[in-house]
Amino acid sequence: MLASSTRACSRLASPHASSSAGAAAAAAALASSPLLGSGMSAPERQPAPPGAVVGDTGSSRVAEDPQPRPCTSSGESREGHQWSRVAHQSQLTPHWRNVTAGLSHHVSSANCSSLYQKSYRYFSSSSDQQRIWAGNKLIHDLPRCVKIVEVGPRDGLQNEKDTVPTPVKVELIQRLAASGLSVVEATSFVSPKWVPQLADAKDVMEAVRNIEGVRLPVLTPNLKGFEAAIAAGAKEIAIFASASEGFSKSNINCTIKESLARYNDVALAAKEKEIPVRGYVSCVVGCPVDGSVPPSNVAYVAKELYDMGCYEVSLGDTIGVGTPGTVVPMLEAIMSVVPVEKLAVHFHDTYGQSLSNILISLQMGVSVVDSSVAGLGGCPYAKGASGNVATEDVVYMLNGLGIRTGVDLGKVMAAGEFICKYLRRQSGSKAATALSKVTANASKL
Ligand SMILES: CC(C)(COP(=O)([O-])OP(=O)([O-])OC[C@H]1O[C@@H](n2cnc3c(N)ncnc32)[C@H](O)[C@@H]1OP(=O)([O-])[O-])[C@@H](O)C(=O)NCCC(=O)NCCSC(=O)C[C@@](C)(O)CC(=O)[O-]
Repeated sequence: MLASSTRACSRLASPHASSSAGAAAAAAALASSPLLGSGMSAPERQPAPPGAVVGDTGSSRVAEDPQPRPCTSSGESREGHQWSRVAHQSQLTPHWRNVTAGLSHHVSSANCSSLYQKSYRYFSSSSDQQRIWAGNKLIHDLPRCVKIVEVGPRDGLQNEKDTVPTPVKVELIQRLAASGLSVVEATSFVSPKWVPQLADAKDVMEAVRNIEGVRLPVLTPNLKGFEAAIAAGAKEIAIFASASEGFSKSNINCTIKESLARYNDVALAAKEKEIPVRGYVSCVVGCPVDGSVPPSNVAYVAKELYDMGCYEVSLGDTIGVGTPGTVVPMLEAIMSVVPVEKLAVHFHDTYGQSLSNILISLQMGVSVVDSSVAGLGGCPYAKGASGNVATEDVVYMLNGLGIRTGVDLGKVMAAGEFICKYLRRQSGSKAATALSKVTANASKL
């Protein structure tokens, strides 16, 4: 199977080869997009189609997200990030000039070593931050807090040429959990013939299952994987479908329809055991086999996963081809069938677009972001896919925006250094690389 799927990958079409349907859907969505269209007038929010689940209380859910998010503990709500308010923001473009001017002022006047040692924010005091929040509506309307789902130990290490030893994986997970990350995807209970790098899933899970204060979901492609995961002590699982047929076949060896039937069985088994299920949709913008993917295809799969009971659906730009120009229409299509508070974004940084894609997703109301320490990652069945956006870069950006994550950037950087040292490679995080130089230089002063 490995050989045949690898062969499938070697026949990859250009990810930019667009299907006409996809291009037309994207163009139509783009034209009507309040963030990317003409932007001249506040757009009308499209009414939800019949049967849409916006506002649905989710009575058929396997489980609601049990995650106590950083915001909810402080009593802040995300009501302020509904689409209607975001739409209004499209009229506020001039604020960006103030935002960037303000930030560059703080960068240049900052004392680098104290920034590194304190909070890693380019704000010299909390009153600066208050001023930026108060003075810039575009920033003020972003979520006050974001949940980061760390996927390095799974999405990162699944793509390593050499298998990382179990104790190294375990220590990585422990370090990430100690950094304040509330969710660390630990491993996958998939076929070891397909992903030999994670063949030690049982040992990893048994070693980390009792770490407190962190949720450790694992990928399960079928009932066999689900049962093995539960036996090893997993308390949360993730199922992963694709928005494109080509990738579904190369990644999990079945059609989208077959995968959804399989995942329905897994979701039902999880419901019986009250195990929360996260859903993934891969190839939400482009597919390494089929080319561009119409937003309507993504919306269909996302809604199927949501209706199965996934408490959250993560939207994966598996090969990192998305830009805000394609991400906005994709999110708009999904947000018309799945509530935005149930969505997460999962960007690979192949084309260096992840942070801009994350920022625009936050502007549209998303407040859950997947990332990978040191930018590890890629998918073994998506040729050319590079690592996920680096957790350090995401935390750095969110810190700069005054958005809480509960994550200690220094500790994530230390976890990144740990795994990069083992892998004998440079970190894929620009923030971690730059901040390391700042401390190195500061120590010479
Ligand atoms: C789905 C299957 C299992 C189908 O695999 P298959 O070969 O089509 O299915 P099968 O059911 O005929 O099984 C073949 C063999 O695998 C075994 N098997 C079957 N299931 C399991 C299991 N759960 N655990 C352990 N072993 C398993 C099964 O017992 C059998 O063993 P044999 O009889 O030959 O000795 C396979 O294709 C597979 O494991 N695929 C996983 C691919 C994968 O993990 N890809 C990477 C993750 S997805 C991703 O990275 C994207 C994401 C999520 O990050 C988001 C994004 O970036 O977009």
